[in-house]
This record gives sequence, C-alpha cells and structure tokens, in this order.
Amino acid sequence: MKGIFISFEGPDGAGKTTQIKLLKDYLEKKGYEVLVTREPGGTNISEQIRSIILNKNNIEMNNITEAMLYAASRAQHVSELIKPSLEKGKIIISDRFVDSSIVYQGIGRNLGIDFVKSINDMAIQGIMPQITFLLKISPNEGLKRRFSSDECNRLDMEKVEFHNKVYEGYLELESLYPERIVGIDASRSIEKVHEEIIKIVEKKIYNV
Ligand SMILES: Nc1ncnc2c1ncn2[C@@H]1O[C@H](COP(=O)(O)OP(=O)(O)OP(=O)(O)O)[C@@H](O)[C@H]1O
Ligand SMILES: Cc1cn([C@H]2C[C@H](O)[C@@H](COP(=O)(O)O)O2)c(=O)[nH]c1=O
Repeated sequence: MKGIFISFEGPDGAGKTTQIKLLKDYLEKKGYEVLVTREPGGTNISEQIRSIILNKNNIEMNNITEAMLYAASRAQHVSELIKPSLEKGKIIISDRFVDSSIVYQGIGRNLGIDFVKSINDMAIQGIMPQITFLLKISPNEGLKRRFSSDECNRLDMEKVEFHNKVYEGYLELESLYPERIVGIDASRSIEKVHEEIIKIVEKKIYNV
C-alpha cells in the first residue's frame, strides 16, 4: 500500500478528536493529502451501524451483538474507504480502529481477545495502522472532559470499573506492540501533546 495509516486510541475524552484535527491541519499545510475518519463510522453504512450501537435506548444489546456490529461497521469502512484511500497514497487518520474492539469488547466486556480478533480478521483484510497514538489519561479525567463537552453515548454510561478495565487493556496492548503503539501523556496541554505527535509523524513519513 502506498499511503500511511495512522490511528488514535485511548479512553473516552482523552483528546483524540482534538489532536486529529490539529494533525490534519499541520499535514495539509505541508502539502499532504489527508483523510480523517472514525470508528464506528466513516462511511454511510458504517455511520448507520454507529447510531444503532451508541443509541442510549438500546440497553438490551447483547455483548456479542455489540462486538459484531463494531466488526460489521469496520468491514464496510475498510473496504469502502480505508483500503481504496491507502491505494491512492493518502494519509488516513482514523479516530479508533480494531484496538478499540480488542480492549472494549475483548477485555471490557470479557469476550476475550481471541474471539474479538477472529470476528475482525475478515473485516480488516490484513490492514493495520503503521502508527497508533495511544492518548494516555486516567478514565476519570477523560470522562470529566467528555461530559463537559458533549452528549454522552451508551458506552460512556458504563460504570467507571468498565472504563478502568478498558484502560488497563490499552496499557497491555501498548506493551505487546511497542513498534506500532506510541503512548502519549494526554494529561498535558493540547499544544504539548500536538508537538509530540508531529515529531513522531514527521519521523515516520521521512522513513517511508
Ligand atoms: N489536552 C487537553 N487538555 C484539556 N482539555 C482537552 C485536551 N484535549 C482535549 N480537551 C477537551 O476535552 C474534551 C474531549 O476532547 P475530544 O473530543 O478531543 O476527546 P476524544 O478522545 O475524541 O473523546 P471521545 O472518545 O469521547 O470522542 C473537549 O472539550 C476538548 O476540547
Ligand atoms: C471502534 C470502537 C469503539 N468503541 C467505543 C468507544 C467509545 O466509547 C464509542 C465510540 O465513541 P467515540 O465518541 O467516537 O469515541 O465506542 C468500542 O467499544 N469498540 C470499538 O471497536
């Protein structure tokens, strides 16, 4: 693939959307073609699935249904948008990708990492990000930021124990895949976090 695939991960409210916007603006000023997308979502069908998954009224949703809906949304996202854009040489920045399923469904919902990987294998078609920024902040701090900014969704309403388990899962992934996952202290100012991210991205782009 000719393009570069970057994903952002982390607890809800860590600052992913904020940092993605700053990175996109920075790269576009340098003349790169950048596509920002998100999961669940990114295509018309995937966004329709997103609204089912995150709808606060869907309290009866089974954990396996939830995991499969995330995987279905991802299958459409990869085939319709991510793969073709990478083939065209674009820089894709995705707000969450399969790591979210591994930690939220595999660990948070206790479905197991192997099960979640298996239902996502066909969806991702072997495509993984070259860099994943893990924005590290305590789930409590993230949720405080989140609730001061936005309406909450079905996952935000989970107990803090769920969010702590998810965060532990992220730290485990970071230690398993140090060549791909870059942990960033997201408790600092927006500007400081952005500066660290651009240094890492620049290094990666020049080494491609
Ligand atoms: N470094 C920071 N310091 C203080 N506030 C921040 C910082 N980064 C982002 N915020 C604020 O925190 C709130 C959540 O940020 P943002 O939407 O970027 O997080 P997110 O990780 O995308 O959240 P979610 O996963 O829930 O969509 C926003 O109000 C944003 O302005
Ligand atoms: C991709 C993905 C996401 N989630 C969770 C994580 C968040 O709580 C929501 C998405 O909301 P955001 O405001 O867009 O971050 O969904 C998940 O549990 N599993 C996944 O695969």
